[in-house]
Amino acid sequence: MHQLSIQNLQKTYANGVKAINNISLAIGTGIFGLLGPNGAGKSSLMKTIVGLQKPDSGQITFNGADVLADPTAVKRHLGFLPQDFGVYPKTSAYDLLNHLAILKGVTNSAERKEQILALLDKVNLYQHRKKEVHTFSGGMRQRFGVAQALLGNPKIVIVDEPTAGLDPEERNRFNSLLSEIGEDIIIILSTHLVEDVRNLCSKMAIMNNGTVLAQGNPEVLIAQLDGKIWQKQVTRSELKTYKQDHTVISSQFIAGKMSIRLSGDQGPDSFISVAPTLEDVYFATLNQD
Ligand SMILES: Nc1ncnc2c1ncn2[C@@H]1O[C@H](COP(=O)(O)OP(=O)(O)OP(=O)(O)O)[C@@H](O)[C@H]1O
Repeated sequence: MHQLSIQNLQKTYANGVKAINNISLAIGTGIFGLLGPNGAGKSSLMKTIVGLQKPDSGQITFNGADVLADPTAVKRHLGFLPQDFGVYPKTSAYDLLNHLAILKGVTNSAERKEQILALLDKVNLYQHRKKEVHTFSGGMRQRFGVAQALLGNPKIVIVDEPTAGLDPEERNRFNSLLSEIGEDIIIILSTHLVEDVRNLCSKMAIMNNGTVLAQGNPEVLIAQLDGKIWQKQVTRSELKTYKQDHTVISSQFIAGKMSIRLSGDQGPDSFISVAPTLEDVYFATLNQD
């Protein structure tokens, strides 16, 4: 069991933006979902964890070691899958992994070869190992991304919006790969997709404006809203009225009709009580902010 502990972390950029505002998180083995809208501060938090920038104050420890005092303590155990690599060279999957493995310090060539072939097999790209990476589909690229993140057997893997742009089948395949990996190591999944967090994470945090607004087990957070979510199909003008008098946490079209959800101990007349979802937790939490 690994443990990444973040305590009272603060970071204000030179322009005055407080991107990390007194954040404390305890992250164990498994997939930890970091959920928040654009600009919430997720990337700032990731960058600070991986040592790309220093916080103004606070503490980060990994398995007891002080990460801020000794950034290599976490760096050598870290894998990173960025949102987008940007450049895909005209190099085969195998050769590119080989190159990246050397950069990661896997210097023994026999060990490197064994590790790369095992990883290609794990991410289901073994049969494509001689193909150039720039010819890969979006899903194959993301799985390649996982393979490169796992080079050197990291204990923490950070993945940033990994399923953006994947079709449903590729997304499923990618998510099942993540959940398999998350059995042994820490995966921090930064995303604004509630569905991915619901499917994958046993612990999560909701961030906005540099602050953690809620954290815990998704099921427990959902259960806290039991009996507090109300739904009704409305017209556009009704929506306006309800927005004035109630906490409308979401509105969406279902079969062409607008359906809104409110949170509160009591629903207005004609609303029905519905089972809460993680989406309700997310929107209700952001609304309270
Ligand atoms: N280097 C920087 N200098 C100044 N402000 C920054 C810097 N990096 C980020 N910010 C600001 O800090 C806030 C948090 O940004 P951050 O990128 O951490 O959010 P995010 O949750 O990762 O969003 P996204 O999903 O869009 O990447 C934003 O207001 C952003 O404009």
